[in-house]
Amino acid sequence: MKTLVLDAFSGISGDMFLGAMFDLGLSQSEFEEQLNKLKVPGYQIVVERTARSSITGTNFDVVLDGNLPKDQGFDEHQHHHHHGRNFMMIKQLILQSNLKTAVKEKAVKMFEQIALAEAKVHGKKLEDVHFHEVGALDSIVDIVGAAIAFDMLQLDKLVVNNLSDGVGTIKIAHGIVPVPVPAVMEMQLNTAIPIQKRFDVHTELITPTGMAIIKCMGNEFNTSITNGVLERTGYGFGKRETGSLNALRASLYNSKLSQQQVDETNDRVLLMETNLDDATGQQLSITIKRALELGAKDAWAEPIIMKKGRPAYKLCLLTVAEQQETFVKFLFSDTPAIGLRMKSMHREIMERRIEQVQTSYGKFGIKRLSYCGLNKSSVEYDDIEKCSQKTGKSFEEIKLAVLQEIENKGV
Ligand SMILES: O=C([S-])c1cc(C(=O)S)c[n+]([C@@H]2O[C@H](COP(=O)(O)O)[C@@H](O)[C@H]2O)c1
Ligand code: NI
Repeated sequence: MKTLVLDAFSGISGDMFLGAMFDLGLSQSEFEEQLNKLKVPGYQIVVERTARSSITGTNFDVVLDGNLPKDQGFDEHQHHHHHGRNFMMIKQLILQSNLKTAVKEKAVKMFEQIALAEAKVHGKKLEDVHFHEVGALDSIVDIVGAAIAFDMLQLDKLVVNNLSDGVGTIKIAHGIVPVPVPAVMEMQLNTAIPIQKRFDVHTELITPTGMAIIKCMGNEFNTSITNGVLERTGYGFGKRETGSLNALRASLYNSKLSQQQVDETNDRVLLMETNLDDATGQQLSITIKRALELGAKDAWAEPIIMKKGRPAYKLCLLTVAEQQETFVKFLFSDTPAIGLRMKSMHREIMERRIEQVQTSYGKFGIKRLSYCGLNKSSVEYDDIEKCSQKTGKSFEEIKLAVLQEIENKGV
């Protein structure tokens, strides 16, 4: 399970997001190969490693051919420009390209959010919002680029922490507008996206493109614990002078699912238990999921009757001694628990490894189990379920057929 965490203490723009993605290690050549599928000429992307406030990060920029000056995004007064592109035209351009379906969907969703916000702010119909020639090119690269980056990273979740904007007003093509700029405010409407004000910064930190990325892709906000191993971290720099470090920090966490591979037939585990009469079943299911993502060997809840005849749950998790502090902190922060018990235990386990096997029903994960000369196999239940949904065949029928097939093949 891969989680991207954005620390948006200095806001977010399209350039900052892509800068951070390249700083995380996204391949520029693979990115450009995807972006070229749009077949839009007239620009080059610049990815430059540099340092600010002694911190190394990446500057991302879209440079237009002929050194045309970049303008400010969108233009609702189309008569000032000759080659305006409206939302429908940009949507067509994306949908007709050879980009992956998942990339197209994400990019169109983000563009739509901006166009809807612009239409609302300027009192126009959606089809009358025009992205003028220069601004459109910049927005297309930033937005389609963001969708490509998400796809390349193969993320399961995007967490956004500390999303901040400045205060005061800024001058844009419309004239003087308040910060957060109107299109950003519009995108925040009817959402619970928390924007923190930075009274020390008197300029815009969140641009409409940055807000569209967060609104369309963000899954969680201000999460105190991120499960998994922190594998990479990077900084994407912003263009505005803010008086402090103007960067977006991106961190990539990977939590491998436990129990995938076990090479020993016995080990020592730590069993942690806590009795809870004030946690809902809904909450506990999330805690159990998080504990597994955090690397617990197992986690479950047992129904119990507590003092004063209260129906309650005993929450249990298995971990190792080295992880004791992590999981004690986890249980105290993720549940209402104010105390817990621990036991160190000996465990006997079958050696196991998962193999991917091609069968006439498709590809299945097969768990190979062995213990002192005893061998058995089982089929991954998630794969059987997927196949059952696809084919309409029963769970039991698929399970037996797949087991029979692998036995016949002798694999
Ligand atoms: O040009 C228009 S219509 C425009 C509208 C708004 C509103 O909030 S309304 C904001 N801006 C500013 O343009 C730049 C570029 O934004 P990107 O998202 O394209 O990077 C930024 O300063 C916006 O606040 C333009
Ligand atoms: Ni506008």
